[in-house]
Amino acid sequence: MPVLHLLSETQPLPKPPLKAFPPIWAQSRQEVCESFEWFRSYQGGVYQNNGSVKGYFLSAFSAQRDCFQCGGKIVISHGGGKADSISSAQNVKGQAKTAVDQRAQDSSVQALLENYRKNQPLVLLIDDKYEPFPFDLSSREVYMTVLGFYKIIHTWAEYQSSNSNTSGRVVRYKFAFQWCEDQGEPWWSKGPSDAIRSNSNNNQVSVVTSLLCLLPDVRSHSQPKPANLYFPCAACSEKSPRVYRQAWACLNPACSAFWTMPSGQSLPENLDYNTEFLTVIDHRALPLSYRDALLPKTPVLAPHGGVTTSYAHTRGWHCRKCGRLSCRSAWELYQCPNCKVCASILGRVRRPPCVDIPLAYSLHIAIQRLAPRFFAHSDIGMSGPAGRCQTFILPDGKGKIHLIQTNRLANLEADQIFEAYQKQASDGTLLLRRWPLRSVSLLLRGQFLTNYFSQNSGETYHYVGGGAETVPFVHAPSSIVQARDLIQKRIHEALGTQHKFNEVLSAAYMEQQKMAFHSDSEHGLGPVVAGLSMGSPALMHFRLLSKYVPRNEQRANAMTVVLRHGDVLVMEGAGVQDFYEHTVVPCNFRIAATARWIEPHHA
Ligand SMILES: O=C(O)CCC(=O)C(=O)O
Repeated sequence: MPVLHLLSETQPLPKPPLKAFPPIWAQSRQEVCESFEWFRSYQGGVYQNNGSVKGYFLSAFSAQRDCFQCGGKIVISHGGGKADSISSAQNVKGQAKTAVDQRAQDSSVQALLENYRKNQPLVLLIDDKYEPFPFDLSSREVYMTVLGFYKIIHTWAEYQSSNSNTSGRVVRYKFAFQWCEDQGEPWWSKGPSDAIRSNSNNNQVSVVTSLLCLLPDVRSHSQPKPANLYFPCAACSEKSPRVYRQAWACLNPACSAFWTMPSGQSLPENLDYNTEFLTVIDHRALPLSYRDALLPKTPVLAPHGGVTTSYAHTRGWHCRKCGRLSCRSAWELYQCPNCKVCASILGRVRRPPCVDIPLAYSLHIAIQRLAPRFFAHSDIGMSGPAGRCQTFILPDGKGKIHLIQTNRLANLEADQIFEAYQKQASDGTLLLRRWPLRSVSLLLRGQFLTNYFSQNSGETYHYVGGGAETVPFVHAPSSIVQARDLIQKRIHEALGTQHKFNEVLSAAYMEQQKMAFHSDSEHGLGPVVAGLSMGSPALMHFRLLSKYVPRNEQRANAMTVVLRHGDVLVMEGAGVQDFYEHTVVPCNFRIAATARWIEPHHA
């Protein structure tokens, strides 16, 4: 018996499984941030926009007295971080981090106070670690889900005990959120027949929309606002709510009487809520503009003008059948990873350059540059030079960067390859995908996909995708083989050297996508890496690896090269990868083919 008693005290009781899929849910934070406009914060729990909060995320690490009351129609949470538990959770290396007081000026607290002042709704989201939610989200592999629109009905500050603070306590701002009744009953309180059916293949009409249609709720539990909840403080004259059953106290942390009861004593250590304070106080209406604003909009599949690489097309997808949010991970279609519903994207072939280079782009070359050399082109029937090559020499013999540029006529080959890439990507011959990143912050749960689309051909290349997704050259689409051949030809024309590459990584970027700083560090990588650029111009920055930058020096870009349609950039020498890293930031829609030699059967 004593053992049973101990268990029930220390372990939360198992929760019942979710009756059905929620109307809006995801398996990673990235899926939420890319598909749900009310929450775009990859770190932290408060998503702000224009000084107020759009989305508020509830997870583990609740503070004292955080709660989920009245079936979830009242939620109390501490806003804006700085908690003991949050500090240690974010502290991946495990160093102790002291909890500090929250202040009204803290950005998140300030933004939440703004919502309160303006009576502006926000969206609450939870994950499977949010203890007070009554159902087990993980029973359906739901990591994050959207509760709905809420309004802040009370806000106050309180002391919370803290182990890591020398005074033993810290100031926390608390917020009481109330469900907006216009949404009907919360989805988690509905019976299974109302909810979304899982993995249904029977062509049933989606029930997601009907769950969220925002009709006035005749079953509202609203009560008139109690008149006797707020009282002024004799010292600061500010009104504070009677939050605790034990007594009223001033809850303004700027007042000398903060946390003091009318008797002059501090509030006791153990407090519980005044039941009147926890009731749903009155009807919280949703402004008209919010009434159908929760469900993410379906992206335009066949836009006027045929451009399907705009920023809007980099955003994710909300499956109306099962409620799952997902990233756009395939070039040619949206597909729900849960119920496999697909929608094809219909674009047109674009001609280069897709946009011109912005004037603001400047060239910073901090490295010795050799005079450009011109080269001829033998098989195109042109007289005069076909292009020029500039070579940049890295300090201390670490390597060379060659930029091979061709004139307009010689670029016809690049034009044709660019067109073939687009056709093969949209008909599914070339499977451009956003692959899971290999190393992801420990804080980000679930998969995290690269920012751009890619496909690897020839030898395996582990930087993206991993070996299993590589297509051997014999099965590779013609665009990729032609790109590799053109790179080899240009190097021969411009540098007079013969290179045979056995691997090509094709990368495709939509508006605002890029490849982050990295070095090509594949085991067995040959000393020459060369890339063909197609479509919009891009900036390629090189900088020293952090281990080679003295501690007190700022790490700046050592060199920036502008890559235009048809350019081939060659990185020559192992030192370019061993001492430097590079990033590529396109202006807009762009495709790049980067060719390497990699020892066959490398680990
Ligand atoms: O040119 C590009 O888009 C990036 C190529 C690159 O850095 C790579 O494949 O490692």
